[in-house]
Amino acid sequence: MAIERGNDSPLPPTSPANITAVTNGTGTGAGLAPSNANYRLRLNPNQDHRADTYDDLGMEFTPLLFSSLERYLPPNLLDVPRDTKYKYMRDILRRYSTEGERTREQKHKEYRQKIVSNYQPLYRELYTMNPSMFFVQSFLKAFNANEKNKDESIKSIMSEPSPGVYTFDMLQPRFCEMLLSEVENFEKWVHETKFRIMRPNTMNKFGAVLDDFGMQGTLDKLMEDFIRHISKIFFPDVGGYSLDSHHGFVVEYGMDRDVELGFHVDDSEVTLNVCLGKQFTGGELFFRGVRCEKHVNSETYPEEIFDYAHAPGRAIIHRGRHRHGARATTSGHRINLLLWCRSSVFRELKKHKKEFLNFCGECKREKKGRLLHSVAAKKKELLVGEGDIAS
Ligand SMILES: O=C(O)CCC(=O)C(=O)O
Ligand SMILES: [Fe+2]
Repeated sequence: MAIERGNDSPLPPTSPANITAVTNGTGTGAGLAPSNANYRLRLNPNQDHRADTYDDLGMEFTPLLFSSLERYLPPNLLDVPRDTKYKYMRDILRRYSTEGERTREQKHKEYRQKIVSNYQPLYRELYTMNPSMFFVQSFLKAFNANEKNKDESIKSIMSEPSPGVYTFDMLQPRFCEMLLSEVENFEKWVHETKFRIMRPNTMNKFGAVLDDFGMQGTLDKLMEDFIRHISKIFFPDVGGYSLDSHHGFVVEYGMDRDVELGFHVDDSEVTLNVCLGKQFTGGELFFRGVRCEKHVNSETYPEEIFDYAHAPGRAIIHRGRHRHGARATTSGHRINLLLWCRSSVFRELKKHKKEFLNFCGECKREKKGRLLHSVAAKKKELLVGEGDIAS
C-alpha cells in the first residue's frame, strides 16, 4: 500500500502548490481486498449485523479491523463461530498485506511494549475511558439521548463556522490539566532514560504519540463510542460510519517547541483536534477547502477560506482531506490532542472510484461544469431541432 510521506517544509497558506500530505510515517493505513477469488466479500456491508469483538485476537492485525470487515462477509458466514470468521478474514488480510508491512507492524508493537513495561503513568485513571470524568456536561448529555433522538441531540451541540468544519465544547478543564501533566511526565521519563521515541508525524518535531504509551484503549473507545457517531452524521462521504483505526497524539507549540505547522492534509478520513491549553497567543488554524489526491494543489476559492482560534477544552472536527495548517504560536505554550481517524473500508472503496469524489471541492466544480455543459449542448440540440421543424 502506498502511503504518501510528508516533507517537512512549511508552505505559505495562500500557495497550495506541493501541499504536504502529513503521515505518522509508520505505514499502517490498511486496505482490504482479497486478491484470491476463493475469498469472497460482499460489495456492501450488512449494516444491521452485530459484529463480534476480536480484542483478544489482535496479535497480527488490529481487532477493530475484524469487527469492521465482518459486515462484508458473505451471508452464510455471518453466523458461523467467531474462530471461523476470524481465520477467514485473517487469510484475506494476510494475502493483502506484505511480509514487510507485517514485520514493520510487529516491530512497532514491540516498541510500544517496551515503553508500556517501563514507563510509570502519573494518572492511571486516564488509561480507561471514563466519560463523566473526561467530558463536559453538554457533550455527555448529547450522547446520553435515546437512540431515536441521538443524531439531533448531537447536532444541537455543534457549530459549523465554515462548511465541513464543526466545533463543540468537549473536555473538562481538570481532564485537560491531568493529560498535560501526564504528557509532561512521559517526556520527563523519555529525557531521563534517553529513550528514542517516535514523534507524532512527519511534520512535528515535538509532541508524543498517546497510543505508544498506553492510551490506545482509551482512544479506541473515544473513536468507537463518540467520534464515529459524529462522523456518521457529518462525514458519511469519507466513510465516517466505518472508522476503524486511529493515530492519537499531542502536538506542542511555543517559541522553544514547534512554532507553526505548514499547509497540509492529514493521513486520516476524519480528524478530531482538541486544545488542551495552556496559555498562549496565536496558533490559529487556517483552512483552504477539501481536496482529493488529484486536486490537492488546486487553487483556493474565497468561500473556502476560514480561520479558527483554539480555546482550551474546545474541539474542532474536519475531514482529513480538508487542507489546513497552524499559524505561529507567538507566546506561551499550546498543546493539542489530535485523533486521526481512518476507515480501511473507505480507503479500499476509494481505489475503485477514480473521479468525482463527493467530498472534493474541485471534483464537485468539475462535475457541475460538465453538467452545465451537457445541459447547454442538449438545449442547443433541441433548438436546432425546433429550427428544422419550423423551416
Ligand atoms: O496545531 C494544530 O492545531 C493542528 C495540528 C494538525 O493539523 C495535525 O497535527 O495534523
Ligand atoms: Fe493536520
